[in-house]
Amino acid sequence: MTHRLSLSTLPHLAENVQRPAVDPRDLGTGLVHLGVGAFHRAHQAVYTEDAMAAGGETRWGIHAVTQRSPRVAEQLAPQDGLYGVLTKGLDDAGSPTAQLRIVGAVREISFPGEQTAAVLSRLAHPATHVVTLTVTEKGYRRSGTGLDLDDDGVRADVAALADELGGRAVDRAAGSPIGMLARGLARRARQDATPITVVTCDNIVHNGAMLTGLVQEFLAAAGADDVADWVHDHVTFPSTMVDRIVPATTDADRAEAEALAGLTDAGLVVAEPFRQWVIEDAFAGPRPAWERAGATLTSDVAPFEDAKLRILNGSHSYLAYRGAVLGHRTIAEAVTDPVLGEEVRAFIDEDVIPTLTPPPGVDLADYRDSVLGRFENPALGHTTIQVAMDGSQKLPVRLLGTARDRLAQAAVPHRAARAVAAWMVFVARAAEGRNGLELDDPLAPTLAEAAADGGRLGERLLGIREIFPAELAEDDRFRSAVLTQVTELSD
Ligand SMILES: NC(=O)c1ccc[n+]([C@@H]2O[C@H](COP(=O)([O-])OP(=O)(O)OC[C@H]3O[C@@H](n4cnc5c(N)ncnc54)[C@H](O)[C@@H]3O)[C@@H](O)[C@H]2O)c1
Ligand SMILES: O=P(O)(O)OC[C@@H](O)[C@@H](O)[C@H](O)[C@H](O)CO
Repeated sequence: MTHRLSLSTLPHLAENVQRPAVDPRDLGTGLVHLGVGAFHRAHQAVYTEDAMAAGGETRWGIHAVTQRSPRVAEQLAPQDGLYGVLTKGLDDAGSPTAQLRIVGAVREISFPGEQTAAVLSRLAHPATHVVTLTVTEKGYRRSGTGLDLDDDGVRADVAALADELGGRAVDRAAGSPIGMLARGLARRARQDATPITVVTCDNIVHNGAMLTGLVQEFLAAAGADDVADWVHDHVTFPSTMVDRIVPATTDADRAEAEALAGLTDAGLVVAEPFRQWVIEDAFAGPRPAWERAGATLTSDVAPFEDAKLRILNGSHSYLAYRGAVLGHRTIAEAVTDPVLGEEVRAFIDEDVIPTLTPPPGVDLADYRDSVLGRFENPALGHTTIQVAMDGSQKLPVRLLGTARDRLAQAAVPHRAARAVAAWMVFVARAAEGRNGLELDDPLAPTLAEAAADGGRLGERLLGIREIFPAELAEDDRFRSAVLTQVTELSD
């Protein structure tokens, strides 16, 4: 029988597998992460471990918090927080390569449904200096440009904080990431009150400013004016650009890693070799020396963020929607389809790059080539369906800013309109369950209702204001370009 990865079985790990860069037993907890999905384990946790190793520090062990389900806690807790990152790339001859490293930076793990009290204590603890988040676009529970105060989880958290501030001690399970964070900050304000930094690592435009706004809206709704003032003065929310392609782990990946390690690993994640992290240098207190692990600290993240969200994520979504409808299972298959490959390149060249300011030292044509080259990695198996999910949340971030900026330049964004139309055709096919496609989106009922009006698919979807702001949807140039493309792609 193969043993499971844990601190006690670590000595049995196969020789050619990289051990944790720091001894997990030596680590204190200094960082709380909300939303411990695949991406955090392959990105921020790796940077944090490498930063500790480079700087000889031990205080940045991670308290990782799952969100809606205890699944990741159940995977990691029996393994003492240890898990593998299986890096899949290609060598110079184009043959697949796979390298496995074990990460030991995650030292505690909680599921809010049962351990909200432990998370709130950690958020308030004086040794905690940084909070990071990856809760997906929809996890922020936004409605329009602000917090959705009608969301059940947010409402329950607002009530819980109001009760707590009124002296009615409550440890009710957190119902939303913003509620969890704001309740933790409120407790910190009343206890030790040392400053803290909150770093959102989700693919959202101006993510730091977005998160500050949501936290302040939450505190206003709970009548927590003193806490709001404290947060304003003691908490910073740097913006970040995060990049590493991390697909959902499959059973085949786990079997491959087990063969390499000689141990089973339920918490395994898979990633490409490339990784990048650009962080606004606006910390309220101590932080891991992430720059020693390759991160870039800068005063202005915006050019990096715009280039990444519009070139990489915009093309990813383009390939996902067009590719899924054309029967391509993976992004690698879609980008190497000669027609789609050309289309996505033209989208970047004609519509995206003209809207961007190159980040310092970056040539945008080189960046485009490196992104498209990364998509071609067949070993990753990143499915078009995974990238296609939650389109209602992703379109504004990845495609609509490009369209808006092209219109402001007096240009008709035909290529961006085609990408939006590709999403619309995908929605129609997925709503009908054609070709095995499914509509996985928080707005699925609204989208399916619009799609049921087959002859007016484009008009109906453009009418959804949570996705398309009026000034864009009612711009005749954009509208007509999208409707033309919907007709073309529906054939
Ligand atoms: N995977 C990547 O390649 C990648 C790369 C860059 C950035 N990101 C960012 O990280 C995010 C997470 O990616 P992942 O690969 O870890 O996904 P994942 O599905 O493995 O994990 C998602 C996490 O978000 C939580 N979550 C999802 N919906 C939620 C909701 N409605 N409310 C509260 N929590 C919710 C989940 O519980 C889980 O903890 C992405 O959405 C993106 O913003 C991912
Ligand atoms: O993770 P999602 O679902 O928000 O988006 C899917 C991908 O486009 C995305 O995760 C990219 O792989 C990532 O942004 C690369 O850094």
